[in-house]
Amino acid sequence: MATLSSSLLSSSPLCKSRFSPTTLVSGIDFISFSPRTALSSSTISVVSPAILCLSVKQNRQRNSLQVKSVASPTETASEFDEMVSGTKRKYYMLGGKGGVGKTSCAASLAVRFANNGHPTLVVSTDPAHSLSDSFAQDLTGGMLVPVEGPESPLFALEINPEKAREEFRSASQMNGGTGVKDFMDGMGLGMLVEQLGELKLGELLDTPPPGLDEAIAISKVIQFLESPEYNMFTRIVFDTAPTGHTLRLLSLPDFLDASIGKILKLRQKITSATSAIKSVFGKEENKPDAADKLERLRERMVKVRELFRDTESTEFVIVTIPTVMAVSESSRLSASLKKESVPVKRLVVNQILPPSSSDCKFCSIRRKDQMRALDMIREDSELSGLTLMEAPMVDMEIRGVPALRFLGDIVWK
Ligand SMILES: Nc1ncnc2c1ncn2[C@@H]1O[C@H](COP(=O)(O)OP(=O)(O)OP(=O)(O)O)[C@@H](O)[C@H]1O
Repeated sequence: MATLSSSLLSSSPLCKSRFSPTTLVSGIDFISFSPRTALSSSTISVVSPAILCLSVKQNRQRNSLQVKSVASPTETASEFDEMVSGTKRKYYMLGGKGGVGKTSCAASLAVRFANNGHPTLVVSTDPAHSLSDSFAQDLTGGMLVPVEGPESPLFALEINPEKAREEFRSASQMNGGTGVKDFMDGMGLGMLVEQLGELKLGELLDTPPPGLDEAIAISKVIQFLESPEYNMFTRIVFDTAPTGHTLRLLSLPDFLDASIGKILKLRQKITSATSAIKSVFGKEENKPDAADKLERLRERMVKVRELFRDTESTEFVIVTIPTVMAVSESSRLSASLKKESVPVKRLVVNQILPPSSSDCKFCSIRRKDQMRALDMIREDSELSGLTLMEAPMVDMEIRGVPALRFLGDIVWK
């Protein structure tokens, strides 16, 4: 049972503006509160009646607001207890189709961890960041930014893909680097440089395929995590890019690993050739730390690959919405993750409409469609084995820590 403090709810913009004396029916949650709280109505709505209805009943025994799940125990029992237990570092990667609520779910999970004793880091590796919007705070700049509000430290990080790619580029500049090429051409050794060109790394960096930015971003995070100031974090939540990017990302470390391996070998040849020539002509033409940088990058890529597949410390959580298209995509994502041995246990179904208590035709048609999509999940061979975590549709944008805390308490039970 999750508990919301009365001060939180009364300070939440979500609740402040939405409480009304309307009697509503839930089917999802009950909120109970003491008559002594700041809220005078005995029945409140936290969202519009047509969208989500939360019924409130007085609880004279407790002096707090409580959200109590009445959903099927097999769907939601103590999932969060398992996620929150232990002080060993755990990584949660949230991914799914674009626009289903990955960022809102990732941010709300991070807030929930931080409010349950875990110093937490939430990282966006989605090239189109929306963490700043979600927290209503400027998190741009590629550095750790403290998020104000939660009980334990919560930091956010939006990786700047352009900047990260630039660093990657400078680490691989010997690939077609004009200085080396001109020099080698002059010595009749241009063929080696052409071989480097065939690896198409430069091309990759100019028009990066989906997934490359994310691979670089995640390797950047791993680089950060190696530094002592990051030791404190026991939960790290990734807000990842949409499905297509994630799938490509999974195969990218292997591809880059192989490419970098080839580059390093070729560079070795170039270095021996140039040093032989240099000894004759006394010319200096080398980039002393480029090979080291590439080697370090390659090592980090291997770590990215390992991290994604580490069942002990990592979990990929698929976020979806109850529509046929989103469910189909989630099923494909789950199959691909399984094939790549990435651990997946939970599926968040976001934006579920409650039964409509009004005669809104639009609402009841949408709800019926959603129920069909939920049935589809239960019958899907890929998704039916995952634990469902249902999240209701609320009638406003989830922005800022109080709203994220509110959402987190509903979703992550
Ligand atoms: N349960 C919900 N109820 C109502 N609105 C929601 C809910 N979840 C998310 N939203 C809203 O949906 C929009 C998209 O959410 P969000 O940015 O979290 O999705 P996303 O999957 O990360 O999107 P993208 O793929 O574009 O990064 C936001 O305006 C958010 O406030």
